[in-house]
Amino acid sequence: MSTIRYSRERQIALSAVLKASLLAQKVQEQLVGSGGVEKRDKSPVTVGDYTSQALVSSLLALHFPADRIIGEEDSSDLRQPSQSAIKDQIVRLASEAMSESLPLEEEERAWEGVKAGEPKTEADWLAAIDRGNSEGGASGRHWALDPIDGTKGFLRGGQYAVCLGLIEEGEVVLGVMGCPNLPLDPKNKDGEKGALFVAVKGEGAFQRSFTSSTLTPISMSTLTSLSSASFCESVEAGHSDHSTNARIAQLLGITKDSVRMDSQAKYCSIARGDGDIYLRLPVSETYQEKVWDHASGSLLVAEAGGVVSDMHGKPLDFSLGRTLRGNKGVVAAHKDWHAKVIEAVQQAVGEEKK
Ligand SMILES: Nc1ncnc2c1ncn2[C@@H]1O[C@H](COP(=O)(O)OS(=O)(=O)O)[C@@H](OP(=O)(O)O)[C@H]1O
Ligand SMILES: [Mg+2]
Ligand SMILES: [Mg+2]
Ligand SMILES: [Mg+2]
Repeated sequence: MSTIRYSRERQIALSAVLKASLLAQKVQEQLVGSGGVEKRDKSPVTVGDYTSQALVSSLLALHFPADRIIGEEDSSDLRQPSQSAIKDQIVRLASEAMSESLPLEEEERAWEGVKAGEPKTEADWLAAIDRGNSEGGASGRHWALDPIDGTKGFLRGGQYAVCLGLIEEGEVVLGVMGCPNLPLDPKNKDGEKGALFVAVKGEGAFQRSFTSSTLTPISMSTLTSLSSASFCESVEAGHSDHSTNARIAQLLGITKDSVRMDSQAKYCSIARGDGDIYLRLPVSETYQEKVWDHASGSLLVAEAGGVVSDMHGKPLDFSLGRTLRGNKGVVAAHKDWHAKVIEAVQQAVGEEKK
């Protein structure tokens, strides 16, 4: 019998993402319609993002103390005197999440050690958030953590995802994502919501619900022609270029409307065949994509039969630090069609330069 590589990491990552997803679900009910807090880069952050990062980081520190974490958030803004109400909320929410049990015994057991030495004070929780300060790089093990990806979607009641990937020697080897608002069955949009996605390099891609450990294999759609494909793109026009996407669709003969969806749920959707192509073409010359926005999602798609590259067809390089500074944009599609999509991307971008 073959054993699954990274089985312990996979189990702990699933427990961590599940607890953070349930927390985020609860917080979203209270926050929808509010604006969150603006970070220095003008993007929003909420108590949900901070609390999720504190929880996941605490579990990783317990089980893999030697591993580093590249987390999106840090506590510097929270340490301002004006943020004391938010700090109190984070401590309350994190403590509540610790006292709530997960549906599955095995997953709950992973948290027992954290509970025993539970971070109690505000300082403990802020320190947990700040363990996400790794600079990443080509050597050793780094967990890429996006505690809530698609914060704008989270705030408008749309899609968002808790994303955790393990990068070993610069390569993503494990990816887990929790999408609390994604229907478990894409054909039944009003059915059960909440899907967990998991992939280990070389072992395939899987989906499960929040309440059962049964894993269902998923794979990308096998298209008979690109003209029947559908695109997934960001909701935010500031994060990916919608107009170039429209030209690429035209070049490929695609007539279906693109599906706009927040967060790495786009990777999850195409990995299970609910959409075919993910395009994220840069809007700004200087923006560098962040490793936590792509680590888990890109492995999931690769393991589901896809190829993920930048807009020039170059593989995403996770070994360069906290950003994908060696790449521009992201293009993901089934391995049989990816090269054709890149050709169209290059043509569309070339036309714009003329
Ligand atoms: N200018 C620019 N270009 C590209 N990407 C950017 C940019 N600014 C922000 N971000 C990152 O986008 C992440 C959200 O992903 P999406 O664009 O897929 O979702 S959404 O439509 O914005 O909801 C979002 O992740 P979260 O901050 O975790 O929500 C950001 O890391
Ligand atoms: Mg953010
Ligand atoms: Mg993100
Ligand atoms: Mg985020």
